[in-house]
Amino acid sequence: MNSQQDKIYAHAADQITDFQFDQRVAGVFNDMIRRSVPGYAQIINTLGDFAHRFVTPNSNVYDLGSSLGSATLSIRRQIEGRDCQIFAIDNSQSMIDRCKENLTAYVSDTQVNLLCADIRDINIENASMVVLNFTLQFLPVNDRNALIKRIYEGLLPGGVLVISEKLFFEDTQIQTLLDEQHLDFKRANGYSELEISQKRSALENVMRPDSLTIHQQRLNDNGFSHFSVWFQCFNFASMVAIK
Ligand SMILES: Nc1ncnc2c1ncn2[C@@H]1O[C@H](C[S@+](CC[C@H]([NH3+])C(=O)[O-])CC(=O)[O-])[C@@H](O)[C@H]1O
Ligand SMILES: O=C(O)C(=O)Cc1ccccc1
Repeated sequence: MNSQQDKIYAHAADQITDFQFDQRVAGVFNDMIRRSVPGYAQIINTLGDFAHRFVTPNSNVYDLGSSLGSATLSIRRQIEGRDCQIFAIDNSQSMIDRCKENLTAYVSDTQVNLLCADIRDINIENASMVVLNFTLQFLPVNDRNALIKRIYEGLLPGGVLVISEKLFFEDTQIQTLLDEQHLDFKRANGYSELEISQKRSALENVMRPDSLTIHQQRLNDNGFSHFSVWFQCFNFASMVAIK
């Protein structure tokens, strides 16, 4: 998947505006997410493995906040011949446009319905797998429970929900430690102090990480029978919940 190098925050801006998934971000997103999220490539690969294990014939798969389609592509490769449909949904038209190009670059017999829509508005039904790969953290805090509830209702028994997120830690010493480790990861990937601090300001109002306790409680409250963190690197984790 092609991507320009992310230099969005490389020059000092007079004013930092809220982070948006616009055309500029879509153009560098592959580079941005790989250099910013520890474990991203492994999570994408494992989503394919989970799909192979959980996706049942004639069911639906939902990739909510699909961006450039990395999760959808990984899943699609693993479910050929099962007569499934994937619904890849994002409310950024720039992401959708680029995602379409990425999806058509490979041949597949699995139908992908790529929709520019708000994930709070879509119908979820007959699902054997739902993915929220670093998307829930961008939803207003008060809208998160209703989405998890609709996902639970749309999942088939035994269906899986995978949620990957940046986590917040109540323990301030741990929060500081893991946040610093994440910043070191970004530095090691070539981001300058200016890039790191300007992006941090841009994300402040739009990305609100929950604690692991909140995630687990919300999944439990909505009926999920099984829950575990299956991956964690610093303050980034991926969780699995089974209906
Ligand atoms: N309410 C919403 N409705 C629809 N889309 C939304 C909404 N809010 C945000 N988005 C979309 O969710 C995506 C979040 S990125 C996901 C990475 C991808 N999953 C990946 O596996 O590469 C994560 C990140 O950048 O850290 C963006 O494309 C938004 O436009
Ligand atoms: O870059 C960061 O600091 C992050 O927390 C992750 C991220 C990755 C891509 C877009 C927005 C946030």
